[in-house]
Amino acid sequence: MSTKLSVNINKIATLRNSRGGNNPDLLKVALDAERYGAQGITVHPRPDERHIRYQDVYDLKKVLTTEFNIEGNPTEPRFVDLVLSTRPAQVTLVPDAEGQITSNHGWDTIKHQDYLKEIISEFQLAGIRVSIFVDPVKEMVEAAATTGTNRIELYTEAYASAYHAGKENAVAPYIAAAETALELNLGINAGHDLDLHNLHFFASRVPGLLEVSIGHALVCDALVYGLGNAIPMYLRQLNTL
Ligand SMILES: CC(=O)[C@@H](O)[C@H](O)COP(=O)(O)O
Ligand SMILES: NCC(=O)COP(=O)(O)O
Repeated sequence: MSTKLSVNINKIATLRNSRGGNNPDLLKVALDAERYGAQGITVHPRPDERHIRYQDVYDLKKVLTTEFNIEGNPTEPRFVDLVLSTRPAQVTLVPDAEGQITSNHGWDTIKHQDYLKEIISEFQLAGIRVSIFVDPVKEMVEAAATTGTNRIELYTEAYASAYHAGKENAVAPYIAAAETALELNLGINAGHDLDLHNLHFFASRVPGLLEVSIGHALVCDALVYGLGNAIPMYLRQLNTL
């Protein structure tokens, strides 16, 4: 089984928005990313539209040929409408508060179980695969399974920040969470702060990893190596090149 790479283009939109024009051209970068081997494109439109704008999502849906993954908080009615009207391959539900700098925690799948069940079935009825963002905690993964979600996305910030101090300890909770998920027939994605240093070890140790979404580090690497080199470098870490 190989792990797919979904390239998160939020930071391309951040750069574009900083000058108000269309440079860099988000659609062109997304299409280039696909051409260079990305197996999916991820966006996380936030309520303040500080990077990805809602209109970008409509525009991207028309041109992408790989898996389109839209991340966001479904407690925003505007987000739910956006996803239902663009029908991406996957929606990833993330419990971010408005104005949060970046994602910093997974769902409490016990507390929000009924809510998640309801919203997940709404997306699934529209033919959209659902993934929910969770911390690598056994109880959260177990309760995720009862929501009916197709997949979980393991929030990897804790892994990334502990990697250099000791990679075995850093990855251990993720292996355990993935084993629980596999027993419960949940698909497994992962993301946040994965990079060229920590990706290979994570993907080689976490069983059943279907997809990683990577943005910040990959865009930083693209500044140095070029997008056409950076994407194959990430694919090599996943053994897909
Ligand atoms: C859901 C997740 O893990 C995030 O990493 C997110 O997509 C990044 O969002 P920002 O680009 O706004 O930090
Ligand atoms: N879901 C994680 C994601 O899309 C990208 O996170 P990051 O690589 O920008 O930290």
